[in-house]
Amino acid sequence: MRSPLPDYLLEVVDACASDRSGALADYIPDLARADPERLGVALSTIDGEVYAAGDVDVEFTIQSISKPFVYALAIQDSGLDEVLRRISVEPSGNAFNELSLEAGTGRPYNPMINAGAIASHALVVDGLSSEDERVERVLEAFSELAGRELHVNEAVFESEMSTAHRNLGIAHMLRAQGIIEDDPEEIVRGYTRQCSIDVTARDLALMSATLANSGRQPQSGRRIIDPRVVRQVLSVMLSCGMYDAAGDWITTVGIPAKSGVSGGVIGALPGQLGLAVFSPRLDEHGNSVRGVQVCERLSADTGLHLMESVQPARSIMSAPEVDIDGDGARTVTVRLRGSMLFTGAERVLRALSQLDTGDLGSLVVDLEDVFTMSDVAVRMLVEAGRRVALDGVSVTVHDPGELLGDVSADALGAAVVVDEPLAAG
Ligand SMILES: NC(=O)CC[C@H](N)C(=O)O
Repeated sequence: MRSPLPDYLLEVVDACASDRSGALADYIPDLARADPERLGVALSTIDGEVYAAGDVDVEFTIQSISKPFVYALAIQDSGLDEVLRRISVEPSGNAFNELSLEAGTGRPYNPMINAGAIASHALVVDGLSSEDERVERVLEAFSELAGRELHVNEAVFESEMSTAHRNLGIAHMLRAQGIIEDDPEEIVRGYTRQCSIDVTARDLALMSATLANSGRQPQSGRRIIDPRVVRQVLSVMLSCGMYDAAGDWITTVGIPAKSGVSGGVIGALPGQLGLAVFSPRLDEHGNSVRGVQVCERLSADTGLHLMESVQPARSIMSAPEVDIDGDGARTVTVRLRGSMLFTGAERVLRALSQLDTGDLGSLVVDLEDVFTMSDVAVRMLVEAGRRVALDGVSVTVHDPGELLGDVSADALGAAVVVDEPLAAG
């Protein structure tokens, strides 16, 4: 069978292609030369399957879509506390290039508008790095995220620098405020190079799928961003990624996203997929007209919306299996599967607390088909095992994927050996 998904994406592209509203960005002279008819969409699942339709291999400069990724690098390199000290996380409701700082704290409102993005750029590597080191770090990280070597488009860089008065104004304001300590012009040059990196929609789908995959690049399997940092970045994308259209976006599309002035839009749905659309004409907020349309359509057709209820807890366990041996000793086996978070663990706890342990010889908990377990789920399961063992039942946890890690031994206060009865502690 040929997968129907590429056909579906083509249908979406065709349906949106007739909209010729909006206009090319022209404050960066080179962007006004883009072909306005381009339209492409790419999806990447978190295990690296890419589906694409339309102009997905055409290069364009990444522009503001660089912001969430550089924010991630800033946090990794300088630490979240330091970054939060300098950049807030509040939606501003302002345009992306607003010359404004948060009342009271004097910080840029968030890292998705230029003021916050310029401040993020200054925190890459560390506060003391040089212009070249910062750009090098950004290029290397972006190349790893996209899975191919990327380059700065020097023509677009020069073109933007020739009219970068607003961003220079913002950087001088940040310097006066003590948010950045480096030379404002150097920072704006580095930031503008960061925005001038050439990418395709296919690259961006993989970059956003890395965010959806807790920071692991889906195809190389390499961890590029720490999961905690990804959570921070996606949260800010959700509330601030589409500038002053954020509220509309959250309700209609419901996917953490970022747009750029060259016509790209990315979205990352945690645990599911990354997507990217490219089409250069922009609406009044500076978001790609067809990019927004394609995302609205995808979200409506596919239920890809953060607030869509997924109920992972319901499939966590099958009915307990009971075996009685020749001596009449009862063994209950509980097989768990899928992704186990707090509510999944609650289901297991509930089932175990309803077990009649009176004549129960042993309990086997099989984790073979569980692929992720949150920290709290591990603690809950270990505590349940400990309590059942205290009732005089021999408890065995089959954990071939070592999901319990070391936490179990600490929490139990007794050695836990995989596939051995849990000692009553
Ligand atoms: N919205 C955007 O994509 C803006 C990025 C652009 N480089 C700027 O700083 O103005």
